[in-house]
Amino acid sequence: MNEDEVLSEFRAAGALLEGHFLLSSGRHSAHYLQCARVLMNPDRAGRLAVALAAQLPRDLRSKIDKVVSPAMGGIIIGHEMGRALQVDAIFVERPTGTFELRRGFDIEPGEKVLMVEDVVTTGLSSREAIKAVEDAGGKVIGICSLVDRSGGEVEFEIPYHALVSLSFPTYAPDEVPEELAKTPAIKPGSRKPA
Ligand SMILES: O=P(O)(O)OC[C@H]1O[C@H](OP(=O)(O)OP(=O)(O)O)[C@H](O)[C@@H]1O
Ligand SMILES: O=C(O)c1cc(=O)[nH]c(=O)[nH]1
Ligand SMILES: [Mg+2]
Repeated sequence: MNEDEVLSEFRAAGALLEGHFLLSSGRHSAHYLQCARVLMNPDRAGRLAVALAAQLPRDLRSKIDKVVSPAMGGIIIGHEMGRALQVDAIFVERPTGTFELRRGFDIEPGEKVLMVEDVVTTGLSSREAIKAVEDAGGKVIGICSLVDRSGGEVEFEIPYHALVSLSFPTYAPDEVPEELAKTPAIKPGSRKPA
């Protein structure tokens, strides 16, 4: 699947939104990729996961013991990546604000984890989820997401792969362009406001 084909799937699903959005990181944007709309179709979710798994280098794929994804956005794609890679897929969630393993999910000491996100903007959520995995004794050996919306700018110390890379501007709260600031910001994600 090439980037144009992936973008067509997003367009067909009505997942490319324009407006004024408050992102998970606290930054603002005039664009939002609502991955949940893309992933609501199980066939499409499965197809995208197979394509994402195919992008991972063979030596990385063969080492993965478990997929971990940050709730909410990471859950569906994480589950489909578990299916594509034939490993268990669990998730971390943050009912009190910090990612933790719940629901009887666990990680064996030294277990090798692939962190799976729906979208990466600043990488903040991935870093927080990696910390939760490491605190539980796991080792994150790879990160992947359907979309890298930093356009390749995001930096991780762990190898990172995305199915599609897009560059949409984001703004700090005190840098929001006047035109954008005229519309009240919508916050689609589940992170609690700081
Ligand atoms: O790279 P970042 O700057 O962290 O942004 C990307 C994160 O933002 C979204 O999650 P959000 O916290 O909005 O909650 P959700 O997963 O419930 O949608 C998305 O699912 C990623 O986890
Ligand atoms: O940074 C975010 O919070 C974010 C951006 C985006 O385009 N889509 C999304 O689900 N989250
Ligand atoms: Mg998320």
